[in-house]
Amino acid sequence: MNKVIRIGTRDSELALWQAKTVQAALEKLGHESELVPVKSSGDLNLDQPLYEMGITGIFTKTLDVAMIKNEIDIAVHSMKDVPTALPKGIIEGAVMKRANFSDILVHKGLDFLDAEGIIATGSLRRKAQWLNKYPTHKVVDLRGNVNTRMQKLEDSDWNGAIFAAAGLERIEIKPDNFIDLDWMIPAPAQGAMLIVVKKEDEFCQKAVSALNHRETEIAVHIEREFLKKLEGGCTAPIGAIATVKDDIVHFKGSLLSIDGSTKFEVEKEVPVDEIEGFGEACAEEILNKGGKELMLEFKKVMKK
Ligand SMILES: NCc1[nH]cc(CCC(=O)O)c1CC(=O)O
Repeated sequence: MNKVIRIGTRDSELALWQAKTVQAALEKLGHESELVPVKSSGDLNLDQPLYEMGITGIFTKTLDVAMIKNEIDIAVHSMKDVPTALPKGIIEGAVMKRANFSDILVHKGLDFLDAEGIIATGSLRRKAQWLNKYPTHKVVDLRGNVNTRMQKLEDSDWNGAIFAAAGLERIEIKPDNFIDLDWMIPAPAQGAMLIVVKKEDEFCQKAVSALNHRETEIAVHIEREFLKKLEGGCTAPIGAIATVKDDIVHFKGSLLSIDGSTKFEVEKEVPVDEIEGFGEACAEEILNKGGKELMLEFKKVMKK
């Protein structure tokens, strides 16, 4: 039996690009699909509270709900926005080949780097890593989708703002001035897209499984295992990147205090056929170096 696969998407330019990319890939495989725009709204009425169904992600919950209400068959997410535990009844269908995973600084001239600067980002991870490297700088909060953030930077007196390269590349924004922050450790799964499907939907599982990119899947699973082991349900400045080359996985991970003054890092390699528990082992190394105390502090602050 064939059916038209309903692809749920949010209405930001980046989300639409990602959904259309999956649609094109499915079409190549001979599958018919349609895009179903899902508006994020306060109207998330369900029989059960969201938390009971394991729905937690602020970027993903709208599509999770649409999926559980059977308004859509699959959803496409930036994988770094997806909580490590998926909602009940929703499973990973495929991880698409990773794009550029770097963070970049969009700036208005770099003279400020060695002096005092104001950098904008809404990400704790970026803030902490930036302040660790440039302790004399100030970091201000910046939120909104990619287009909004670019506009706010332009209208401000900030020296620069940090973006995921993949986000800008996907919607073809080419800033006049930017540098690759090759020293910054990206968010776990940055640059990767995840297609989620319903646990009972074998048709869609089979359809999207052909889009899975094995190497990316291995890398992001290690990164997310590292994240999960460290954070235990609380957000902290955590970076992780795994790359696979010649059947060896190379991993770099970090945990920082929010003001950037404390940093724990781990760098490790493992053969691709020995990755069982590797992400967790990397996290344990961080915890043993002092990360445990730092995570306890985060948990205390969150409860206040
Ligand atoms: N949190 C927002 C978000 N989610 C995914 C991307 C870009 C694509 C990606 O990183 O995979 C972005 C923008 C950004 O971080 O600048």
